[in-house]
Amino acid sequence: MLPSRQTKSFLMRRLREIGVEPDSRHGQNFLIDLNLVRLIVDSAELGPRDVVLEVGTGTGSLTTLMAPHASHVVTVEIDSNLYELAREELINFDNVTQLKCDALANKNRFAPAIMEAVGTALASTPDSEFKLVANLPYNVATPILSNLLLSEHTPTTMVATIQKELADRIVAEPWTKDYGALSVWIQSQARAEIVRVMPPGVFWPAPKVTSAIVRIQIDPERRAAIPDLRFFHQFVKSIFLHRRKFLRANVISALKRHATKEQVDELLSGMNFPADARTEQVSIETLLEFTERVRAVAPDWKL
Ligand SMILES: C[S@@+](CC[C@H](N)C(=O)[O-])C[C@H]1O[C@@H](n2cnc3c(N)ncnc32)[C@H](O)[C@@H]1O
Repeated sequence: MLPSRQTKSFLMRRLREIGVEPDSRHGQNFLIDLNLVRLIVDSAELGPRDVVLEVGTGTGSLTTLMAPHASHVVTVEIDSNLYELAREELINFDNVTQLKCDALANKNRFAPAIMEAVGTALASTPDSEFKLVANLPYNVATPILSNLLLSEHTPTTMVATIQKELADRIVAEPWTKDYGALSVWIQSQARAEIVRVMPPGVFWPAPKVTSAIVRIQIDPERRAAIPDLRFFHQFVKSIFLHRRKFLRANVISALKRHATKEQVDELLSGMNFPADARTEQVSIETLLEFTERVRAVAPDWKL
């Protein structure tokens, strides 16, 4: 049965009862189209081996739909009032761990308590798989999706509701206006697709932007083919800071103090890049190979 707790009237009444107004700073836009809550769960194809991380418990509507299908759900909420509200809803699930904290310790790192709870759940589930399934707060969606691919527990699948603009960047191809560091970082190790585009009206309160459900499925072979994930992540981010600029200028600026202009020119000509190559046109495959050549010349490079 779909939960009545996620209808607009229920949410408005319940939040009013506890004296809470949705807080836009924390991206508190609740999904009120119950078929879409169900679509998020279905897209994650949850099973009894799955340990799920949900960032943004909200009222617990997505959590209650996921818990019966998964081995364990770790759900995190920054807002104390919502944490308490969800606690009442989740009290009967013994496979849900509720955490009250900011999901991010800083913009590069998850809160340690989260990885600890996920690690404990993974260790107690035979043949476990780790998945992120969430209606993400939009202001932290990028660091959450990016950082999870560098954290101590890596998900096999991430299904998330995010801003459509961000979803477009995740699935973008070279030479398009949305192609950038995030497209490269995610697609270099996963298959990414937009499952559904959603108008503002399916949320309460309605956000100013269009949203989308994305599904990102890690490809273990692609991921294993990247010898140093952190180096690749950092290097791609730095050369895509000005993606329309000439690749040469971006690489010189990224590698300053670690490689001379002559070394950069040698690296670029070794890859047969034309002199006027721009960063936005370089394919992921080529970037992977180029990064390895850079790493050989400047192994200690850090920004
Ligand atoms: C878009 S709402 C989703 C709520 C609920 N899962 C749903 O589907 O309706 C995002 C939730 O994330 C919470 N949140 C915002 N920033 C957070 C952060 N840094 N860490 C943990 N939770 C956060 C908000 O308070 C809010 O409840």
